Amino acid sequence: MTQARQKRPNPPRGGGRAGAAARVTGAREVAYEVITAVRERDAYANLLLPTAIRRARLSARDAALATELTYGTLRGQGRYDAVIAACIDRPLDDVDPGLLDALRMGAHQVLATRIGAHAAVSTSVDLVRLHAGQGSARFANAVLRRVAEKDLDTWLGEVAPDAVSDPDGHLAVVHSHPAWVVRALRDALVTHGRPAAELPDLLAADNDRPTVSAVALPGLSTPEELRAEGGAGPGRWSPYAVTVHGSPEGLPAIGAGRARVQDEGSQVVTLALTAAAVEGDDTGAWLDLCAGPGGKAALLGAVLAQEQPDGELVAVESQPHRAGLVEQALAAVPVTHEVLTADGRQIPDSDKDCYDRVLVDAPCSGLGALRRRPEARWRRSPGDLPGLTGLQRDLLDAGLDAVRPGGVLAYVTCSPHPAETAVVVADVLRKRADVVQLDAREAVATATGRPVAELDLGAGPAVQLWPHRHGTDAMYLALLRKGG
Ligand SMILES: C[S@@+](CC[C@H](N)C(=O)[O-])C[C@H]1O[C@@H](n2cnc3c(N)ncnc32)[C@H](O)[C@@H]1O
Repeated sequence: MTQARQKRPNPPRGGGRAGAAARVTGAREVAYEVITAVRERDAYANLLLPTAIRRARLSARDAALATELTYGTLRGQGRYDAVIAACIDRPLDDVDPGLLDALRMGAHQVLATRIGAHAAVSTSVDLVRLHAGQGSARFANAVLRRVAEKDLDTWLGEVAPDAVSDPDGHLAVVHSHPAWVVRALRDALVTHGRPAAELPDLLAADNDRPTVSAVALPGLSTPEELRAEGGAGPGRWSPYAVTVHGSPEGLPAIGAGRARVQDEGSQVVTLALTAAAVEGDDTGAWLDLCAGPGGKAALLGAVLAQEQPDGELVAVESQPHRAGLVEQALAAVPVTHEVLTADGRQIPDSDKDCYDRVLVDAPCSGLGALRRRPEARWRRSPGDLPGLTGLQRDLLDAGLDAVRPGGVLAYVTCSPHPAETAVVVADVLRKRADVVQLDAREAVATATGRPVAELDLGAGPAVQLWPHRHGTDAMYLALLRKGG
C-alpha cells in the first residue's frame, strides 16, 4: 500500500492563500463549515445547512452541491476514513481534525460524485490551503491523489475486513455505519420479524437520499394544493402526504403553517393513534407527552379539530425552546390547545385517568432516521442507551397513568433498536396488569386506507416501518389500551 507522508515534497499548486480563496467555491466552503460545526459543536446538519446556504447566498445549483457534499461526506465518513487511513503513514487520530474533515470531503468528491478527480483534488487542496496553510495543502494533495488512484469498489475490496471472518466489520466499512449500529440493526430486523439477510439493504437505504415528504394538515390544506404549489407527487402511505422536489420551504402552504415537512413514517404512526379504537366515547381529550418540536402535535391537532371541534390537545415538552417550537407548530391549527413546559414523567393527579388518546413519542437514539440525520450514527454510542431506555420506560409508564380507562396510548420511537422498542413495551406490560397491547397493523390499515396485507407490516402486534421496505424512517409503533 502506498502511503502519504505529511512532509512529502509535492510542488505547490500555485496561487498561495489568495489564489486558493478564489478557487474554493461557496458550495464547498458552506459544506466544510457545516461538517466542521457538526464535529466541533454537535450541530445538526439538517438545521445548520439551510441557514449556511442562505447566508452564503448560494445559487440553486451551488445549494444542491453544498447539500450533496455535506450529507455525502457525513454519511460516508466511516468508509472514507478507512480509505484515507490506507493512504497515510500514521493513525487517523493524529491527523488534525479540520484537515481530516477536508480529506473526507475530498474523498467523497473523488470516489462518489461525478466531479472529475482533478477538480475534486485541486479544489480540496485549495480549501485546505485556505484553512490550514501550505504544508497541510501539500499533505492533502498527496493523500487525495492516492485516493484517486482507485475507484470506490476497489478501495472497499481492499480496506474492508473479510466478509466471512468479520461480517459486521465488513458491512460497517462497506456501508459506512459503526459496527455497533450494524449489530443493533441486525438485532432489530430479527426482533421485528424480518430476515437478517435484509441488513445490507437496510444499511444501503440509510445512505440513500431520502424523498422529502410534506403533510397537508387536514382541514388546512390538501395534497392537491401542495402538488399545485410545486409538490412533486402523492405520498406512498399517508393520505395527507406529498413528495417534494426542491426546497419545501418555498411552498406557500408550508410557509403559512398549513402544511409541514414530515416524513411519512411520522404521519403514519400519528394517524394510527387517531384511528385506533377506544372503548367508550372519545371526548377529544388528547395528550402529546413529548411534543417538541411539534410535527406530530400539529397533525394530531388538525385531526382533532376536524373530528372533535370541542376537543383539546395538551402538549408537554421538557425543553423550553422546543416547547416554543410546539406553540409555533400549533399556531395555524384551529384546535384548542395548551403547551406545557414540563417533565412528562410527572403527571399531576388531576391528569391521571383523563385522556382518550396519548402519544408518547419518546426521546431515542434516532437510529431509524439516519437517512435524514446522517451524523447521528457517529455521534451516538452504546453508552447512550441505558439513559434513554430508562427515560422511555418512565415516560411510557407516566403516559399510561394519564390514559383514561378504555383510552389508547401510542408508544413511538424513530429507532428500531430492540432495547428502545420491544423491550421497553414488554417491560412496562409485565408490570401493568391494567394494559393490553392492540394490533397496531389494524390502526395503520385504517389510517392509510389500505388492507393490512398490502402494508408489509409483519406479524404484529407492534408495527416497525423500515427505510428499505417502506421508504420511511424506521418508526416503531406500539398501541396500548388501558382496561375499562
Ligand atoms: C422524539 S422527540 C418528539 C418529536 C415530536 N413528537 C415531533 O413529532 O415533533 C422527543 C422530545 O421529548 C422531549 N423530552 C425529553 N425528555 C422529556 C421529558 N422528561 N418530558 C417531556 N418531554 C421530554 C425532547 O426534548 C424531545 O423534544
